Amino acid sequence: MVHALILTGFGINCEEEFAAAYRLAGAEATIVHLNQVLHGQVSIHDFDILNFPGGFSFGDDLGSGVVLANKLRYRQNGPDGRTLLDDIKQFIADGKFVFGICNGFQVLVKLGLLPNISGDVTPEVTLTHNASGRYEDRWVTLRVNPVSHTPFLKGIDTLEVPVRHGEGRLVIPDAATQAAIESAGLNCLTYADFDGGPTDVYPFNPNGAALNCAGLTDPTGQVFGLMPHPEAFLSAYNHPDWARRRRQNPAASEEGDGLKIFKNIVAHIAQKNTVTAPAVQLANQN
Ligand SMILES: NC(=O)CC[C@H](N)C(=O)O
Repeated sequence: MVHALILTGFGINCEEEFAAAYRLAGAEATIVHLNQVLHGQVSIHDFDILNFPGGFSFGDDLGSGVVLANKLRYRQNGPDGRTLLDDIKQFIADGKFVFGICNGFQVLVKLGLLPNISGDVTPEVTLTHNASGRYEDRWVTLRVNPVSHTPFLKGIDTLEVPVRHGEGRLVIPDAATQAAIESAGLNCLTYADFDGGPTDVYPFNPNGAALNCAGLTDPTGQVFGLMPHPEAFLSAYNHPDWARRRRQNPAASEEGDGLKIFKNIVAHIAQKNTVTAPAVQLANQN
């Protein structure tokens, strides 16, 4: 069984949908208040994948995701001065996975876990106020970058998902950082137009993001985040146009596009665990 830990608290508000997505994908999902992790009652190391849901953590004060990211980076969780970021670094080094959606993506970016080109977890890019100057709540089409190799997006070309955010515009500070992101395919998801090609035209690109980027992965492919909400499109009936689509194609799948991402990562971890489990058992016997 794949075990997903979903954090909540401090204004996070999409944890139930996140958990539903994992359960539909066949994993066990546990929702835990961040304080339970910070106070040592729950260890992230007992899980396969750590998840940061969307919402308005700390009321978006100081910028979306900033306060939560600082809590993970600076709050010392014991006499040894260890922070949750130290644990997350270890978690990733152990080959495990981290997933952030919307506000969760903002946390991973402000923390420096995405894109983490340098590998030393310092912030390299940022997410800020939408170019439209307002909160955007609409459906978008995303295109998967064929150069990207993250298991989260395996076998997906395009998907439709809703966005709902005020601070989703990716800003890349310099040409060298942009080149590094592009050459490694870390810009794994772009906003696309009707023809499926990347676009900077509003509202297809709802926020004016650099590289028309809707999502990033780190160089290992284990850390993934995106502004849109795949956990809000788990059933075909979540789509605003479901009735017409069903009339046109009554045999179409009743699954929403967003579920594919969860099925992908759950299947990947399940397969990885079956391959590594015998080796671990053997090591424990010796
Ligand atoms: N839906 C969300 O997670 C919103 C993210 C963030 N609070 C913003 O408005 O940008």
